[in-house]
Amino acid sequence: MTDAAKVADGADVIVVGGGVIGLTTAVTLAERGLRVRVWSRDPAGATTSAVAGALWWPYRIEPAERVGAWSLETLAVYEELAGGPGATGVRLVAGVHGGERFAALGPWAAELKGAVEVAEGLRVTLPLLDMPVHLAWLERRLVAAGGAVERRAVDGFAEAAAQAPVVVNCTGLGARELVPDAGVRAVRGQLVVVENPGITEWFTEADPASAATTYFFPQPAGLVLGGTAEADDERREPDAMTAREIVARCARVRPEIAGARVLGHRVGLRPVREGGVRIESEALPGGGLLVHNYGHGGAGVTVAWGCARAAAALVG
Ligand SMILES: Cc1cc2nc3c(=O)[nH]c(=O)nc-3n(C[C@H](O)[C@H](O)[C@H](O)COP(=O)(O)OP(=O)(O)OC[C@H]3O[C@@H](n4cnc5c(N)ncnc54)[C@H](O)[C@@H]3O)c2cc1C
Repeated sequence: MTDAAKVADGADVIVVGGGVIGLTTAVTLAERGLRVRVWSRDPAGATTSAVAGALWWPYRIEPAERVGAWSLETLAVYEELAGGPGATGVRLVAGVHGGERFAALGPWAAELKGAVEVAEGLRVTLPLLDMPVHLAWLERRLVAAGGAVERRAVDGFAEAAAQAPVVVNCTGLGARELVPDAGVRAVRGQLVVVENPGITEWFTEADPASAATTYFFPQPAGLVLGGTAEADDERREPDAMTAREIVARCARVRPEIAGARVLGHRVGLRPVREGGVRIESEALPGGGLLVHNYGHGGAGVTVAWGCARAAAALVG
């Protein structure tokens, strides 16, 4: 290979992981002028990120002292994307967080424009993302900035470090084995997609007595019903009984959901990390730099841009 060809094929950064965290981080770095390649074991549509509902809301994510700022930074980006042209998959949709009160939330909640307490809970307009569309849009934006996505599984970071001076680890649950990090655990979530019987607003409600949350999100491809949060359960197949319970819980809030035709089921494993999201850098044995950005639990979509910028700041 000639030196010129090496430069053409070369990368300043290899981002391992092509879910919402990896792609958002890659876009951020590429738009700063770096040559970025994403290595992802799975196509974007087969990641946990593609399973997400996906409403902007800090849920099952730590550390609290950083999540508020990351979330608000991301909110501003999504508000802009929702108003802009192109198929970004981001819309602003009104809804109610049942039983929620400002007093129970962090200081970040004071920044939510137009949020009001009503009898049922907190009423607010928030970004709702159609994830398969949004992930495809992120990939196109990366390519437009000169980056590339490759299907490639790794069993460590040395291979990537041999090809770029900086490696960014956005492998979600995969970080458990790759880093390795025993603090990363799977929290399973199951959803049901039904034909929308005419519901235009989203709704969520936590059940304090269990890990179950009742929610429904109107997406273009159907009404997404949820959900579950089952720690250390790594079954990737939908459970029929759980699906029936999800439909029944949602139908208690909106009876018309009971008869809606089921279009499909989704299961994903949230990458929850003890101590919260890890954004940190370390030197690799050969002199390269490894930047971590993983462990986003139940709110990777909610914090994606804030975390991408924090990780990019460590790249230099
Ligand atoms: C049911 C459910 C509902 C959710 N709802 C919401 C919501 O409403 N709002 C919200 O903000 N969040 C939500 N989440 C959480 C959100 O989906 C996650 O926090 C987010 O997807 C994590 O993104 P990620 O990019 O870190 O991980 P992933 O999407 O899992 O991506 C990891 C990437 O790393 C790659 N990878 C892993 N190991 C390797 C390897 N060895 N070699 C190469 N590549 C590798 C994978 O192929 C993949 O590309 C939900 C999650 C679930 C399961």
